[in-house]
Amino acid sequence: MSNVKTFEGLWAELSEKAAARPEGSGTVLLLEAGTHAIGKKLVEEAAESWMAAEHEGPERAAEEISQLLYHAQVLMLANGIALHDVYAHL
Ligand SMILES: N=c1c2ncn([C@@H]3O[C@H](COP(=O)(O)OP(=O)(O)OP(=O)(O)O)[C@@H](O)[C@H]3O)c2ncn1[C@@H]1O[C@H](COP(=O)(O)O)[C@@H](O)[C@H]1O
Repeated sequence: MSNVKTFEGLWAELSEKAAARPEGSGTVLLLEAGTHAIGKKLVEEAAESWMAAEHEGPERAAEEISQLLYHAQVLMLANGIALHDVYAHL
């Protein structure tokens, strides 16, 4: 299961994309769209996570939650928030 992505692994990958800005990266496009656009996606994925958990079962909920976590990380990157800034509040 070495190719299973983790929260920290995704963070490292997205940090690299944010720095290198490769063409064809959806993350780069989202960062360029800015905090307002990222925030709307975050809220959308939160709602979809809730609906999936309530009506569609744990597998669909897990899929939506992965997208929620992805968008939370992009919002952090767009605003200069590091993992340790968040972990300090856990
Ligand atoms: N984990 C994710 C991830 N989760 C969600 N998303 C984005 O969030 C969207 C999900 O939104 P929706 O549920 O609304 O689905 P959709 O209707 O198809 O999307 P939209 O039409 O709203 O864009 C997906 O289409 C992706 O654009 C993600 N995009 C990228 N990643 C990972 O991030 C890394 C970097 O990706 P790139 O920046 O694209 O190279 C890679 O490891 C990817 O696997």
